[in-house]
Amino acid sequence: MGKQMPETATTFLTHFLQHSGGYGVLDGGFATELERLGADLNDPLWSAKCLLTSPHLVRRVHLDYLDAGANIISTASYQATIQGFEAKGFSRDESENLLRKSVQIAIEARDIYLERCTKDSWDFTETGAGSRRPILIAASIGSYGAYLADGSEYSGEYGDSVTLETLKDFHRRRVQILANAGADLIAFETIPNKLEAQAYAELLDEEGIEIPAWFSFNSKDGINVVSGDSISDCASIADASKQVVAVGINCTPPRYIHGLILSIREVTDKPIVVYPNSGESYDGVTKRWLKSDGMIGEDFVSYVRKWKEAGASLFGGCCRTTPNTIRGIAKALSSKTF
Ligand SMILES: C[S+](C)CC[C@H](N)C(=O)O
Ligand SMILES: N[C@@H](CCS)C(=O)O
Ligand SMILES: [Zn+2]
Repeated sequence: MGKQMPETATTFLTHFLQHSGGYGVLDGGFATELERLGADLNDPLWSAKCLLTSPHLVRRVHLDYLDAGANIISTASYQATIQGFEAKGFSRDESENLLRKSVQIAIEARDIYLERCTKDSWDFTETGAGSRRPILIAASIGSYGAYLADGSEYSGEYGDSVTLETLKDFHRRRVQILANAGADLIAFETIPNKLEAQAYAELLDEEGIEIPAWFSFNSKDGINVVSGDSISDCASIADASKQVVAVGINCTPPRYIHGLILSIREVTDKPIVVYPNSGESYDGVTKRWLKSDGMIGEDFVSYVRKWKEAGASLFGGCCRTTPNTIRGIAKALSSKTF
C-alpha cells in the first residue's frame, strides 16, 4: 500500500478550478505544433527528439500556448522514455536527465510568461489584489504504444506477451522521475486500454507518488476506448484511484466527445478533462495525418460550451490543434453570455 495522498493533493484540482472560474484551459497539440514550426518528427522519439535537437522550439510552443490563454501546459515527454533514449545510445543517467529537462523547459516558459505579465500588468484577475492566474505544468506520459512509435496507441493491441507487470515495469522509473521533477501533476495521455490504466493506478499507489494525475483515454467510435475496452470500465479505474484527480478523453475526433463525457459522468464525480484532436487520423507508418470526414480543426471550439454543460471542466486540444484553437476555447469559455 502506498503513502496516503496529502489533503492538498486530493483537493488540488478543485482549488485550482475555483481560482480559475470553474474551468481550466489546456494547451493544444504539442508535437504537431512543433512540426508546424518546422521540426522533423519522423523519428522513434517523435516530439521527444526536440528535447535533444531544439529545446528552444519546445519552449516557444509552451509560450505560444500560454499566450493563447492556456493555464495548464503539458511537457514534451509524451514519447520520452528511458528505453527510447537508451536505444539511441544515451546512458541511463542521460536518459533520466532528458526526462527532467522536459519539465525544466516548461517551468522556464512559465517563469518567462509570468515575468512578462508582471512587467506588462496584463494578466491580473478580476478579483485583483495583484494575483495572477494560476498556471499548472502537467508532465505528459504517453502509453507503451506511443513508445512503440508505430501509432499503436490508436489500437491498444499490445499482444498477450504484454502483461500488467510488463507495463508497470516499463513505466515505473519514468513515473518516479517525472513526479519528482517539479511538475504540478502527471497527465497520463492517450491511454488505449484498461490494462494500461490499471498499471498506472497501481504504480501511483505502489510508488507513493505525491503529485496528482489525470487519466485520459482515446476512442475511435465514441463508445469504447480504442482497444474496444469499455469507457466505463476504464473511467472506473481512474475513479477508484485516490491519486487521480481528473479523468477524460484526448486525441479523439471532436464528434465523439459529447457522448463520451456523458458516459464518463455516469461512473465518476471527478472533474472531466477533454482535449480532442483535429478529427484527422494518423498513419503510424508514414507518420502523416490523413484528412477525414466530419468536423475538423477549429470547428470544435463552438462545441466547448456544450461539453461544459455535459459535465467537463478542463478543455484543450490534442494533435493538429494549434494556439488558435486554444485562443478560441479560452474566448468561448470566458464569454459573459455563457
Ligand atoms: C499520438 S501519435 C500521433 C504519436 C506518434 C506515434 N507514437 C509514433 O511514433 O508514430
Ligand atoms: N501531449 C501530446 C499528446 C499526443 S497524443 C502532444 O500533444 O503531442
Ligand atoms: Zn494527440
